Amino acid sequence: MSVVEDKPGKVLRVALLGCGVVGTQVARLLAEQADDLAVRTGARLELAGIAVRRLAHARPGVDQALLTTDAMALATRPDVDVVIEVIGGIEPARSLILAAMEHGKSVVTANKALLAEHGEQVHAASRAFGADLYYEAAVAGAIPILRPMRESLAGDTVHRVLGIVNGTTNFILDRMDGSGADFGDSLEEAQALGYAEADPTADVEAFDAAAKAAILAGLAFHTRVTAADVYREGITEVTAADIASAKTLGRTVKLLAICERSGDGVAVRVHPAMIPRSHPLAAVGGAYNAVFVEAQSAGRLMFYGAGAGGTPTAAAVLGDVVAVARNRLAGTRGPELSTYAELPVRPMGDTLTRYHVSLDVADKPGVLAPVAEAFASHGVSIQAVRQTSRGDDALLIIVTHEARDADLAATIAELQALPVVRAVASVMRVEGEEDQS
Ligand SMILES: NC(=O)c1ccc[n+]([C@@H]2O[C@H](COP(=O)([O-])OP(=O)(O)OC[C@H]3O[C@@H](n4cnc5c(N)ncnc54)[C@H](O)[C@@H]3O)[C@@H](O)[C@H]2O)c1
Ligand SMILES: N[C@@H](CCO)C(=O)O
Ligand code: NA
Repeated sequence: MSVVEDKPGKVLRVALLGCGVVGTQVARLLAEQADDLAVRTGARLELAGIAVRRLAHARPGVDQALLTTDAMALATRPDVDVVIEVIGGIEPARSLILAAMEHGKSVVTANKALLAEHGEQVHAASRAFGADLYYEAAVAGAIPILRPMRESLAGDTVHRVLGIVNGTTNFILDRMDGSGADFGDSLEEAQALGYAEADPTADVEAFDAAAKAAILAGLAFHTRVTAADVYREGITEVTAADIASAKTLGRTVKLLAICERSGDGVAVRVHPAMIPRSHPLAAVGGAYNAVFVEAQSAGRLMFYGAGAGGTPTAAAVLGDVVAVARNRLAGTRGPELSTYAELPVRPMGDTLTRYHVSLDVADKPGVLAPVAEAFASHGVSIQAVRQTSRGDDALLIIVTHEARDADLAATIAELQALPVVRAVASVMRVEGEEDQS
């Protein structure tokens, strides 16, 4: 007896919008795992149609008869129950998702850009129309992180989320750390291996990570956070000298998404940072992602795995499809996004950070005093100083205690103007150490 004979009759019709890297794998897995999915869900998940941009494009294994170029008609068709949006970008994805919900469909999407920019509108529509909206694939691909935040940690208080949420930049930084290569060569390698896109801007300038940080922060702190609220610095300015300087002090450079409570509000930022090699996130190599969550009662939790790629991302999409399908069959829907805390998002300048600074200075008397004075005059306390002589020159590496980011930045500006400082060789924030929670 086939396993599905236990659940005869019930069918849920699924519309797939977009058949690119992720969509192709969603279509494949829906077909290959149809019997198991039917038993787990309680109904067969039948592909009703696939919206594509070009019908002629070769898609091995995809039934041509299902293809249409009219995504709106498919998303609103009366016989469709669940809509999967894997087109990406703002439009037409937003209009399609809104229309699908208005027509009573449950929606699953992988679209971080849309959720980080227009999350409020999309969630409002989900509430207004009583439609499920799930998007596990939007942050850290296959890694289950949004549902754990939204459901498993709903009884706890999250203090901080620290994550590597972009695989392309992690691959590039990992290469730079391993081989001493510069950013340009490592980016070319990432492109040759298919990690980085031809236009790598969204990844290397950290727009992708900032969108994910906004989504994570919103869930962590029950507060509305958009991409525009996120302080963002990419990795294009990270040099081989930064990596070498980090190594000197047993650190490595990672692009971190950091969401934390700050004063009476929250701070959300994405930037490269030096972390100790002993930190769990330092061991996240290649294109992998990891998210470290610190919560009041649960303590420290780490989520690790594949943050990108067609099949891993499709796995997260299918998990959501099963969830919304089960909800539909049970006549219920998943939890709404909660934003009751309404905490203000604090500006970056007020955020407490630590800096690692390396300076090329003359190796002669009277150099340390003006350097130390520059820090002191901005109320920045120095944690460690290390000097290496190089002939007439010295390399001075200074690590600070926590201070307001604006005061640290003002200190750097003052150091740059000091006659004893020949060059500011490297400036980078430091994270994940003892005097930071
Ligand atoms: N690729 C990944 O590893 C990954 C990981 C996590 C999340 N995501 C997200 O998944 C989504 C899809 O990503 P992807 O990598 O599959 O992108 P992709 O560019 O490979 O696929 C998108 C597809 O949508 C099609 N499309 C564009 N406009 C359309 C329209 N109007 N109607 C129908 N089809 C249209 C494009 O032709 C393309 O085939 C994005 O939101 C992305 O951020 C991707
Ligand atoms: N481009 C992203 C994958 C999709 O989120 C990354 O490199 O992690
Ligand atoms: Na995920």
